[in-house]
Amino acid sequence: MTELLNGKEFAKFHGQHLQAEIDQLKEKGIFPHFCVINIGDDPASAVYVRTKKRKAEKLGIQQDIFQLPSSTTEAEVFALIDRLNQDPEINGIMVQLPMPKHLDPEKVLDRIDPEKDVDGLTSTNVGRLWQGSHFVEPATAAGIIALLKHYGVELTGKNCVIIGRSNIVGKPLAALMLEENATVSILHSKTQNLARLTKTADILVSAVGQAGFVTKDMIKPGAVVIDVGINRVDGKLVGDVAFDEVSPLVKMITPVPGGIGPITVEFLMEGVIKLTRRQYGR
Ligand SMILES: Nc1nc(=O)c2c([nH]1)NC[C@@H]1CN(c3ccc(C(=O)N[C@@H](CCC(=O)O)C(=O)O)cc3)C=[N+]21
Repeated sequence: MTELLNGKEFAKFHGQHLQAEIDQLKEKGIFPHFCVINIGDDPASAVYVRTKKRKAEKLGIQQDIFQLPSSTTEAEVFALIDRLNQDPEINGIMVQLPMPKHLDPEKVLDRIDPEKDVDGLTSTNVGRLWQGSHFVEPATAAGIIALLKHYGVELTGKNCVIIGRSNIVGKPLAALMLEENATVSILHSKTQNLARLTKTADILVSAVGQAGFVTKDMIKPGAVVIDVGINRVDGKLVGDVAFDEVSPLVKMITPVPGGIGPITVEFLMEGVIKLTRRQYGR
């Protein structure tokens, strides 16, 4: 029988621990507070920002959302980030991606103080991640590792295959899986004969952004499949994996929705708490 890796449930479970931590901090007079900067009017970003807002409210984390017009200049974003970096009341900052094309995302992200970098995307924190000295990780990657552990999936010595080499999912997840002693391959749009490699995967992760990308001929029977894709097809939310044909072949699989999405938001909040504790030496 195929087991569903229920992200929504895991996020709820994990949220209880996080809630206890937050309550403890509050008893000590520490009120975690983070800021989301959203530049432009990407419709998907608007949805994610709202999701984060709801989650933060539920946990009692203070949150400010800065909605900036798509015409915002680099100097203006820098000025805002500088102000938040210097504000001792602010424990975490994130800039929603994608940002308008005239802005250089690496440069904007790098303006964030690494100590307040909730997404773990500043060059300092990316360096720390690959070095093994990290204290905050990109949320999706951290959440996937925690989900696998929660469901008792061993990573040591396993073949992990990740499709997608983005800075926010593929690359950081590879670093974390390597740290868990897995053998990791990163596949991408230029990879030749993808299926030959995906068929070796004990754990297959798809972060492509294309509905129906992962088909049954790409799967090793009994594999664990993690679907990071968020695609809208006829108004419906679907992942990258052709779920109906793939799920009968595998040991475990994440659904979309209710899989990695809710876990990402949960682990962003964990990032805020980790940074808050660190800033107060707790
Ligand atoms: N700086 C930055 N950090 C991010 O973490 C970040 C980002 N930019 N840009 C976009 C991606 C995407 N992302 C998601 C968050 C929640 C759901 C989520 O909750 N999804 C629900 C469904 C929500 C719905 O119905 O639309 C689910 O899968 O069940 C999905 C995707 C965070 N991202």
